[in-house]
Amino acid sequence: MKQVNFSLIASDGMARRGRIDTPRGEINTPAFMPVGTAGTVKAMYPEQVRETGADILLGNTYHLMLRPGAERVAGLGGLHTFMDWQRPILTDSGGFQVMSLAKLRKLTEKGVTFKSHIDGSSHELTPERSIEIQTLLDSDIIMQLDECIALPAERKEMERAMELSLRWADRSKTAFNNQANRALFGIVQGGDDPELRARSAAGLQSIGFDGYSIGGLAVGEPQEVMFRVLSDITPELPWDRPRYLMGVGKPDDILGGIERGVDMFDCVHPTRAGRHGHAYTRFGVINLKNARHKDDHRPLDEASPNPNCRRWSRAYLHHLVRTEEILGAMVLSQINLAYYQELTAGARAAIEAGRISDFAAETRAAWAAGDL
Ligand SMILES: O=c1[nH]cnc2cc3nc(NCc4cccs4)[nH]c3cc12
Repeated sequence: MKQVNFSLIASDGMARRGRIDTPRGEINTPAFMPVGTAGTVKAMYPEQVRETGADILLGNTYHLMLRPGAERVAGLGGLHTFMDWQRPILTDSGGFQVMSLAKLRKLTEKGVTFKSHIDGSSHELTPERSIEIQTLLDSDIIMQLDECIALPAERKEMERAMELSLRWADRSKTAFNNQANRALFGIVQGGDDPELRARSAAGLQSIGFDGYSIGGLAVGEPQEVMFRVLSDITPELPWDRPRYLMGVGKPDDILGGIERGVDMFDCVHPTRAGRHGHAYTRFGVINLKNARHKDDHRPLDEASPNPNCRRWSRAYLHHLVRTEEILGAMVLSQINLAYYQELTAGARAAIEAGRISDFAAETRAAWAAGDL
């Protein structure tokens, strides 16, 4: 019996409030997944990540297969034990990062061979090996291997990559072998072409997946292109399966994705921006590197539910950022992840109350008014 199940709790227009039940706990959707690239959400203890409200985090197969190695993590009890995060983990297939990080990549029908960006060692990633690695990591939600191309692109190139990804989807499903204790998601490709996207969505559904990722976006296209693709494709996806928009995004991307029927998001942005001195608040983003903060005794946001937004002055946070103190990265990572969770928790409550459009309007108004 499948131990990973999605329940739709409420919907409001295209927006959905759901829950994914897994052997390691529930995931409330819309969900934001902090990225724990190499088995850690940078600068955060796992319990702090949980305290921000995260139900699930993301691990990157590319990094973990290179270092410390999938078989080594399996020998140490799997990724949950290795990093001591006992709640759900989603892993990606590794393919996207091979194309963006690895050296000397060679992509064929079989898969992709490449040299490690760390030590130059040779590696191969195929649909079958990626499923094997994610299973060795003991991930709760795993991804098919796919080919993501940057936008803009020629239609025939978008079609070639979409059709290859569909063939890899079929091989991934076969290799997955209907494991009951974890979920396998297919990934919709097709660039910004509605017909290619529809063919990809239909092809994936005829194979059958536990969830559907929307790939090929957040790869340099304007936000309105991403939103148009989302509006076109979510109605083509099964209502009773989660939709996961990969690599997205900034708060306004996430709010727009929720309004267009997306259930799951992941992005390095909140943690990476935190390490670079940018703080996300209810009123928008504030660059604490800016010298204008050096005498500002006000806290970041005295009405925030997050104590870290009330505890220190902007001058102190500015000081931590300017001096590149480790505490700066720690505090701003926590502040940004907590804000992303406030945003998705607020959206879940608004959808349940049938007021997602009011929530979206109020949220955007606060971003616009923000006197940061
Ligand atoms: O089609 C995809 N397939 C599998 N993984 C992905 C990850 C993705 N991440 C982004 N954007 C966020 C970025 C992170 C680094 C460079 S862009 N877009 C993405 C698309 C895909």
